[in-house]
Amino acid sequence: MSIKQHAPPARDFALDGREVDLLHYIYGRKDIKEIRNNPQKVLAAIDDYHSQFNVLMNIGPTKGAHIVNLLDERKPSTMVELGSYVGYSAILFAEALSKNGGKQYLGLELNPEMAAVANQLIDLAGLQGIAKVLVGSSDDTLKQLVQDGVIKDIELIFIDHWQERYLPDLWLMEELNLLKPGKSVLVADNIIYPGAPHYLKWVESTTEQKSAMVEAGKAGTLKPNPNLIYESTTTKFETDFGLDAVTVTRVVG
Ligand SMILES: C[S@@+](CC[C@H](N)C(=O)[O-])C[C@H]1O[C@@H](n2cnc3c(N)ncnc32)[C@H](O)[C@@H]1O
Repeated sequence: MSIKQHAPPARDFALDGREVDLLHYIYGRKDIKEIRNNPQKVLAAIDDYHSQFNVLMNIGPTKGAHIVNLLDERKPSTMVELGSYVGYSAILFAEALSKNGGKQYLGLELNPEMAAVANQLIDLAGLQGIAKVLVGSSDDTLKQLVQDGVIKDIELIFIDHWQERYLPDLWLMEELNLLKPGKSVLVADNIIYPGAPHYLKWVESTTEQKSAMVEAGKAGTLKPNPNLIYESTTTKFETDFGLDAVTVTRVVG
């Protein structure tokens, strides 16, 4: 019997112990003192582990740079992320947010072991004053954050958890009235691999097409807002896992 009797089962290339091994690797490095309080060096150390030992499902430098450009353009005060894993994107984006005068980076992570690794690396990077990963399912945590008045709307959200959750969580954000025309921007990763076709269809549909989907009962008990107008741009990238794409969706009306 596995000693991990309460943890979710390992997936291909993830959740098999490599994420804690990453911590041992980084804290065991000879240059740990230089890494401390240096976000770029923490990211480089994670990249080293990924290329030399075990692959990690991080956003990585190429797609990451594309999103940092967007952050530089939008300069959000708060950014939310769905799915933090070991904290790579949280460190990359929280540093960019901070440089642009932003105040808060909130990561929502289902797996407490991953959240612990992420918060440890955020602390190592010296970003604990701005970034925090909260444990729980994205939908429960989003509702709680709204109820507690922590977030009133979405400025920039990075959607990078399991792909079957992308559309239900977008519908929830619409239901909670978090998406504001001229203000909210959604960034979704892994649009080609593993792919998020239902999400992509929704953000690319007209208000009439979306209304028809809601009338056909596609959203179940959720209450989406089909009247929001989205403009989406999908950019393709070659990654370590093959061809992938990131979709940026601006709420324009
Ligand atoms: C692809 S990884 C995130 C990678 C990370 N954003 C990065 O680029 O460094 C996906 C993560 O989403 C988490 N996740 C899956 N379903 C979730 C949910 N419903 N709520 C919150 N996190 C979830 C998984 O546990 C996993 O750690």
